[in-house]
Amino acid sequence: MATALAPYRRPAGDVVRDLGGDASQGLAPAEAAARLEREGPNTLPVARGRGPVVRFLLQFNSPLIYVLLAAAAVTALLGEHVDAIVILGVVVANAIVGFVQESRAEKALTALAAMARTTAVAVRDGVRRRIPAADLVRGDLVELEAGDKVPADLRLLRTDELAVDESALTGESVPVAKDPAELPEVSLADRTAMAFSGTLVTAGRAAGLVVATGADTELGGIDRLVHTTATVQTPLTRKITQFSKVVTVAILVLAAVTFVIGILRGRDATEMLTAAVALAVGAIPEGLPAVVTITLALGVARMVRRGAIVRHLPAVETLGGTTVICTDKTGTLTQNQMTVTAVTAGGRDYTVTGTGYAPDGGIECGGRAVDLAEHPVLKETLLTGLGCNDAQLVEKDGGWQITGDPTEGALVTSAAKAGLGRVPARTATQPFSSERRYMATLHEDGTVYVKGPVERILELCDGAAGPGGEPVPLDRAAVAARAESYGGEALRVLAFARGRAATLDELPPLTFLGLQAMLDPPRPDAAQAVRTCHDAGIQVKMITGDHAATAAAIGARVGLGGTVMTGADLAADDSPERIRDTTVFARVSPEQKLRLVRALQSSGHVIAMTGDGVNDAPALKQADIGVAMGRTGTDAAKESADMVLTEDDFTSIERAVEEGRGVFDNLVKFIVWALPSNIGLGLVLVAAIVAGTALPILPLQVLWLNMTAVLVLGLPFAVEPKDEHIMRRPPRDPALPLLTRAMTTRILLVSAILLAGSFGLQHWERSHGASPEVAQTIVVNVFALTLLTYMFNCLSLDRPLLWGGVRRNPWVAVSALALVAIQVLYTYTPFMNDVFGSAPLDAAAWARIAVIAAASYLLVETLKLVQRAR
Ligand SMILES: Nc1ncnc2c1ncn2[C@@H]1O[C@H](COP(=O)(O)OP(=O)(O)OP(=O)(O)O)[C@@H](O)[C@H]1O
Repeated sequence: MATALAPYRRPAGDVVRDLGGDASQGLAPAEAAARLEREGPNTLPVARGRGPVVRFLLQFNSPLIYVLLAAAAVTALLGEHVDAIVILGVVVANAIVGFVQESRAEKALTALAAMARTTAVAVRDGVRRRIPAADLVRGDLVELEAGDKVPADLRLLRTDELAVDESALTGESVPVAKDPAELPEVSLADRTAMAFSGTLVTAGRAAGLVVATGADTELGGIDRLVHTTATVQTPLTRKITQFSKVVTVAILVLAAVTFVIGILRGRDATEMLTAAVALAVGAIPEGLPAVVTITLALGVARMVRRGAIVRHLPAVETLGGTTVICTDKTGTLTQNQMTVTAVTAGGRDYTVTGTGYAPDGGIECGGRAVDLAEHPVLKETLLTGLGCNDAQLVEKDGGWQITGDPTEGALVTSAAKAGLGRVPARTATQPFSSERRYMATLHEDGTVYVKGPVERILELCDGAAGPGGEPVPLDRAAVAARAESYGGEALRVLAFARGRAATLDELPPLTFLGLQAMLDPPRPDAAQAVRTCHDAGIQVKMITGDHAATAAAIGARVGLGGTVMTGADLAADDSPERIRDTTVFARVSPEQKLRLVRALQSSGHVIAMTGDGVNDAPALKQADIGVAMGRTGTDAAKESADMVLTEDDFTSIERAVEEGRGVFDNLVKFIVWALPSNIGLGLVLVAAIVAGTALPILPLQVLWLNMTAVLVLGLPFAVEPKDEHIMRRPPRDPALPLLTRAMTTRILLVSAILLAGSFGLQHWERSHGASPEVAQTIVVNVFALTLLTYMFNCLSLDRPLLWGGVRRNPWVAVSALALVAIQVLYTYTPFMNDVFGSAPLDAAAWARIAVIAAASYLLVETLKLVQRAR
């Protein structure tokens, strides 16, 4: 229905009525489905990616293709029509390969974008449900809380200290307070009764009615298109593309110079042109950028299978270089399955039996079940836990589950075990936040229930309840000591207090009631993952908001023993040395997290840091790898993170680092393997011109090598498994270049072997009466077979690998056999002889080629041995 006034200028009730909504029950699911059908999904128009035809044509937009096209033109002009056609065929084949690789990389990344879509909590028929934000329709009742991304334009109906960061919309990053009661006059900027799509809730909570979705939202209005087509650029691919460009230009210049020198020395122009073309085609490392991209994308796909969604491709590279992982405790190292096991109330200690969220079990004192009537403070403590609580206990599929915060869920269960299920209706709430550090609720009988960390609650109390409920002086030291001893048993402690007030505007002086201590067992595989990180030279630090004693005890159980610092300690001394030597940080505020990251980075570390709250966003952004929790993390944290964990599990981080190292290894292996063929081909041609001999290899034959040997033998590197000792060596030094000195030496050695072997052998054969065709075929086969043995050299960067390499990656054998077969066809079939000018070889020639290839393998292994010994 068209309305005269914008929704933020009209009373909430009218808006609800106009949209056919319901302020408490929400829409009926059937109605929502019908509207979704009618109005379309709540998504912004996506910037359409390039169509396949355009993407295919773009493959021709590369220096290599220009060179090849020029080569085809030149050969055609020289009357070599078969050659020209073959070159054009190669051009098309090359474009197809590029197109397929690019599509694969993009598909992997688009799938990731889809996984990162946001969800929203909608109330339909009175039931709260988390649904994909895309399914929201006008009239839907939506609930927001701190950390959420606002999923559509909402007319707010109820708010509770709501503040929203509207920078996505306005560029202004100071959070704006929101209040539905205020009906602003005319100013458009002052729309306090609205929450706009794409903005982030920084504090409080709210409920609102969807008034606009998708392109009709303010965000859609300012025409900001979402670009889901991910870019496949990373610092590394950029560096390599840059490198390829420089090399291309250098080779073209070299080719031109060679041509001119040849002419000046009186050589035939056609032959020199051919040489220049061969040089350009052979020496340009055209395949590198594509292989790097596809290797990264494959790595991303593997990480997803292991529970880590990488949001930015560069993270794959950075991950492998991680030197410190800063992880939080709850849910990451522990299971986030809370069970209250002990209560202290009115100065007495109680134990709670039963496990999990099921309300089966009871409360005992001195081994006997208690009667609540005789333990009034225990009852009050449990009631406070139940009242000051937003979690719900639900029975589902025969088991008990909670909705909401597990800490609060545990309190519902402990109350239920004592037979408590109801408190007077709540009239106001101050939600728990990391600034306030307590939660308070006001109930209709005038009671204020408060819960929070012990230190904070003690600050708010001026007295305590004695065993019979009578007022007694508060013994802070005794309470703190009790909390400390629970902490020592790895229990998480919450303190409870009570007061009376008419409103929550100001907290009244409180009476201390007691403590509840809950068990959150470490994840079974956390200790192993921590050990793996330590073996890999990666420091693990726990950063938690929990009590120091609890943090230390959990830390000890997962292998993070060592120095503990609290937020207060940090405030007194945050020197980088002190931070470096500390493994557990407790009672740390989000701002301190940011300072920790900076301090560690200043000592040269590469930091992966986890976070889940709204306030963690700055630290996640600052960290080299920000890691957000997929299950419990807020949208705010996910938006700032480089990686999102699907299972919130520390092991996933360790595995992602491992994958990152593997991807990096494979890239380096491929580059170390691929470069000598380019350098070798360039050197052979230059040598021939300098020596003034006939061309040892023709452009078409160079193309043949590039299309077969390089492609076929390069394939296994993309799927190479990780070295099994990959997590037993120290992290890569971020300051080191991609190729170390040792690798460069290896590349040069093999280039020299290729030059000496191919040029020398063909020269020798020629002087023993071989035809130019036979000599050229020998050169091609020296390259093919030496690249084959060199592939085995490159399967491991530092150890010899022969059959072991085949066993762990069968593609190695497939590629090797395929290459031999292809070369046999190339050498013996009349068709190939016609097209490529190859010629059959005798057994003696093969033997000499094999000796060169084998010698190359042995020389490289010897060099590796020497380099390792150093
Ligand atoms: N819902 C809540 N209401 C009141 N107090 C809470 C609530 N949740 C946690 N606390 C208290 O605040 C302290 C810190 O909690 P916080 O959630 O910041 O840390 P955490 O989840 O243990 O930390 P991390 O996940 O970083 O390991 C807890 O030790 C507990 O005492």
